[in-house]
Amino acid sequence: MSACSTENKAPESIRSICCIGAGYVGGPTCAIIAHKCPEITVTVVDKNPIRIAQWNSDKLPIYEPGLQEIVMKCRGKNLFYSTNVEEGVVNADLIFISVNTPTKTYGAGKGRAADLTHVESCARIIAGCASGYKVVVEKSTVPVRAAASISEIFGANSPAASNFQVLSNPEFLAEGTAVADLLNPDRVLIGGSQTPAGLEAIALLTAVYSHWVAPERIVTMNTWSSELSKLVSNAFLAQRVSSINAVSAICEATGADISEVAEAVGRDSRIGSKFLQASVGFGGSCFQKDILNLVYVSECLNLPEVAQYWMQVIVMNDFQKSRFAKKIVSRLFNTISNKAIAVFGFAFKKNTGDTRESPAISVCAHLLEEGARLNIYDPKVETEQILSDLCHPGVCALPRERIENLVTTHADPHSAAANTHAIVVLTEWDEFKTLDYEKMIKSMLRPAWVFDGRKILDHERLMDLGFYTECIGHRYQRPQFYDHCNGPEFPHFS
Ligand SMILES: NC(=O)c1ccc[n+]([C@@H]2O[C@H](COP(=O)([O-])OP(=O)(O)OC[C@H]3O[C@@H](n4cnc5c(N)ncnc54)[C@H](O)[C@@H]3O)[C@@H](O)[C@H]2O)c1
Ligand SMILES: O=c1ccn([C@@H]2O[C@H](COP(=O)(O)OP(=O)(O)O[C@H]3O[C@H](CO)[C@@H](O)[C@H](O)[C@H]3O)[C@@H](O)[C@H]2O)c(=O)[nH]1
Repeated sequence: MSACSTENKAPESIRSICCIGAGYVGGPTCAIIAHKCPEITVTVVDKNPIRIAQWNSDKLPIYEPGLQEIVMKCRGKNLFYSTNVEEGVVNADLIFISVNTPTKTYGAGKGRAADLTHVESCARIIAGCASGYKVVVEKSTVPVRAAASISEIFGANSPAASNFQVLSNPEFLAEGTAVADLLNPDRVLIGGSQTPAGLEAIALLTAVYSHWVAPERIVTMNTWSSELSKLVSNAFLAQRVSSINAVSAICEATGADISEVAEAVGRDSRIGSKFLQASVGFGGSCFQKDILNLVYVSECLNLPEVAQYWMQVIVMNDFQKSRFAKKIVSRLFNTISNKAIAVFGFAFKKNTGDTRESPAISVCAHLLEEGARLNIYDPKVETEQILSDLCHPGVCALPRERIENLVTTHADPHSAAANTHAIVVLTEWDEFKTLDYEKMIKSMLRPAWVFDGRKILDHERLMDLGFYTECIGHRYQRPQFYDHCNGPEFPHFS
């Protein structure tokens, strides 16, 4: 395979990289490194043979705009995918640990702390087989001071440990824009020990990124600051979404419009306009888990007020999801038992097939528990994924058989909407903006409703077509029938 350094001292430059974890981060990140650094051999290893087979096939395991082309260009030249983790590690100058760090579901810190089982397992694998000089890089999102545990495992298990340098290099890519984010990052963060050996390792990793990232965008700092900055970045981003979502509830109750408020607020250059899009709630594999991680770190440091402060971002997100689901039930005469409802979008955001923590999961679970039949359409999410998410323990109170009975997935939105009482938009896919709603309403039951959880549709036009509509962060003027919907006297037919 590759010619890595066999000496105990740092090489002049990195010639061989191994990334443990061929997921949403490891896959795209290594494709870009291979693409931008043709002289470096990049091997992505994973213990999951199915994932590796997919990376070696024509249908990659994840969808990201632009990724397929880059992988096809580099694969077999300087980009390789393998299940042989040890071989990858032995042959590398630099090893990325890019494995999953989900929220713990057991034991101490259950429901809060990051589960570092996979990171520890990587550290033990490296300690068990690596020799010579190695730079080991935490790419996974970890709690502050995790690098100290990795170094301790090296020290206790490897005779070569004194030649291993541990760096923190958190990833900031967002799904759906991973390739663009990696090619043009706001910053690359590298944390390391501020010793001569630590600074030498930082310089080696900096040189890799310098192939395509401008020097002023590569920020170096101490290891703990780097680890903590990743958690704090996600906490700040999620906090903005929860803040605007909290205001969306006020808009719906008062007639203020959330887009107008967001524009007015975002025009202040101290605040900025990004991440102010009100929604049915944030999802994705990172925000909730990383805030919970921060909450747990704060609790462990005996800072309960700090923990509660950040926890409120998640409380607000849960409120937004359930508020939206309850509004659907309320508008459909407080009973949706056996009513068909079309669901547009199941991914946690557009341009990805990822459903981890998608708000669609909890909204759909709520509607299913109320007895609705759901016709679900998403351009990138497979049927098995939808069923597995909805049947996951703790998501929906119904038994699997009943869920499978109530859920139908559709290959096109028109068939999903036919004979339904309502369309519920849960992901902001662009294609939903240009569908033929005039044709769609003709196939629906009346009153035909649209519930827009992403505020992406033209509601004036929908109302002209005869739809009744609800939209996150806005209150529309309605026919008389609708005006009574908010009142306590509104009849319950259930
Ligand atoms: N998904 C994102 O957009 C994103 C962005 C920035 C940071 N992160 C962070 O990056 C890390 C990875 O996230 P992801 O979304 O790529 O996860 P993922 O679940 O998609 O991929 C992780 C991969 O690691 C593999 N793995 C686990 N233990 C292993 C081991 N011992 N040996 C070999 N392979 C092993 C798994 O099989 C899996 O394929 C997490 O810490 C996450 O918080 C994710
Ligand atoms: O104004 C906004 C922006 C986002 N969202 C929602 O927030 C969630 C997260 O979106 P986004 O941050 O774009 O996607 P992620 O892939 O989860 O990326 C976040 O999490 C990654 C994992 O840590 C980080 O690397 C990224 O920097 C960070 O943006 C999604 O459900 C979005 O729909 C909104 O509702 N309104």
